[in-house]
Amino acid sequence: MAAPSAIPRRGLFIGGGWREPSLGRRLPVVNPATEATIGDIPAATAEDVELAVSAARDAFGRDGGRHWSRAPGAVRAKYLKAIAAKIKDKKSYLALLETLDSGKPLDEAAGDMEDVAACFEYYADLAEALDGKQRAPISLPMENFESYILKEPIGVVGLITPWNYPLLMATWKVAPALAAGCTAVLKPSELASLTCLELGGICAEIGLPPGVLNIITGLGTEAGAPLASHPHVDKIAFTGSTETGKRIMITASQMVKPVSLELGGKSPLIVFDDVDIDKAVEWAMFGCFANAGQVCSATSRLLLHEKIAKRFLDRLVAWAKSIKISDPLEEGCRLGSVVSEGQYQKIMKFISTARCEGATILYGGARPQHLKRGFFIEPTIITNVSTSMQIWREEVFGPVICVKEFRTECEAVELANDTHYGLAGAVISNDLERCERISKAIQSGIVWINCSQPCFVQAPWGGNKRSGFGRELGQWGLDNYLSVKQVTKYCSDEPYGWYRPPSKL
Ligand SMILES: NC(=O)c1ccc[n+]([C@@H]2O[C@H](COP(=O)([O-])OP(=O)(O)OC[C@H]3O[C@@H](n4cnc5c(N)ncnc54)[C@H](O)[C@@H]3O)[C@@H](O)[C@H]2O)c1
Ligand SMILES: C[N+](C)(C)CC=O
Repeated sequence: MAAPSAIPRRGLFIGGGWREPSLGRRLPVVNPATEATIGDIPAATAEDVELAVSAARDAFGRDGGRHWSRAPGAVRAKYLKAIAAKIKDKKSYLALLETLDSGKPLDEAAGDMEDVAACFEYYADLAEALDGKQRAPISLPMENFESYILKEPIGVVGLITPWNYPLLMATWKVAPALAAGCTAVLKPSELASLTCLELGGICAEIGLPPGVLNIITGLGTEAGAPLASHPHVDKIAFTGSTETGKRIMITASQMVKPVSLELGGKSPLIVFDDVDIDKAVEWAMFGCFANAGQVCSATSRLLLHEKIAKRFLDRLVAWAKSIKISDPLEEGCRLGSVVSEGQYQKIMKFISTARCEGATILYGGARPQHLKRGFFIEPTIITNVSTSMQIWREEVFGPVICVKEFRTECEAVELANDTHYGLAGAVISNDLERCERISKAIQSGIVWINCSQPCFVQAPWGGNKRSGFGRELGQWGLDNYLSVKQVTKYCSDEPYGWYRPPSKL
């Protein structure tokens, strides 16, 4: 597909319209596959955050909430469905923008856009179903009381998102937040904001009430931090690195503001000796090389049963050699560039530290020779790894897998859990009872059996330990944006009778 001649020049999307950033500053957009500057995005600062939060507050309370926050779920569902339909109409264009902005293969970006549309549709259905779940009765042990539950939108929510799946990660928050009746300020990553700004255009096209969704682009410190600390933001939903997550949590704690945190990972993939090796190799590749390994749940620690380790690694290298690494717009590309020069340098540093610490770079570890420009890194397989090495312990967020062997199931589980993170884990074996045992033993929010990475909007997503807390997607994703209120009624005609009535004398 040909690149568009110009990237749309957008402002900040606030109160249903476009605004130039208060300080008039913009940030360059660099295509990481060519290193060319292809456009720019607005750089919001605290002044713009103020405007966006105020627009969201107005929209939340407008006309007593009749048109949004207290409207029937079916009303909000109609808007969410309209957004989904527009995403589908513009799928090719949005996928192209995502690829130009992030370096991911066009096929992957197209798949992401399908997931975006599906996510809006899914939460449209949950918005419709929400009304039927109101006033759910609570059974009480005293018959003179009745109690029921109201589920109410939390209020104005700040949504701060990363660059690896720019529009998809934003949608995981925007769709349920709007379905719940919240109004929102979205702050996407400064490294890839183009498609999130296009979402603003779509909201305007479908006539979403002004201020229901506001989109401000800019740096984390200049736009994200004032959003997280804003006293009129009722909740922060954050996806990003563990370091930034810690900062957000500290800021939010000052106002006892609820947060949900989807953070990093260093997930294990355990492969036993009873498997079809080529099938397992393909999942290992998908688990760590899809999206150039820039996946929070990447299974970047590969644990191989010692009996198959050599054969498995031979096949893994053979498969890795056959991956098409190219400009991500080229047909059949399966490994594009990483997102930025900064990310490229960071990944290369991980590889050189691994080498210095005594690990073996079995395959890859360099820029592909046929690509002279762009932030491309070969799929990289690292062996002779010890559990104290940086490459074993820290999230690389690049196409780099490190490998260790194990002898027993117990040893495999111990190695799998040898991490501060707890986002995901995977096991491949033909022994399904063993897989069930291991899925219970792995300390993480997600476990895959005989695969790695498939992700469905219906199923909960989120981590344990330093991978964060709270769950997105499914009903759990909606609950993130709902506050549960108990309403309890005294329903006896008799006085309560705890105090003696005063004397009538
Ligand atoms: N658990 C998940 O579901 C999930 C999904 C995708 C990505 N991630 C994680 O995201 C990370 C990669 O994304 P990234 O590099 O964009 O992360 P990041 O933490 O650098 O940035 C994430 C977002 O936070 C903003 N930000 C930065 N500093 C801030 C501050 N002080 N206050 C408020 N906002 C601030 C950034 O501008 C960006 O929008 C990886 O660690 C990855 O594992 C997790
Ligand atoms: C689940 N996924 C892969 C879409 C997002 C994690 O980075």
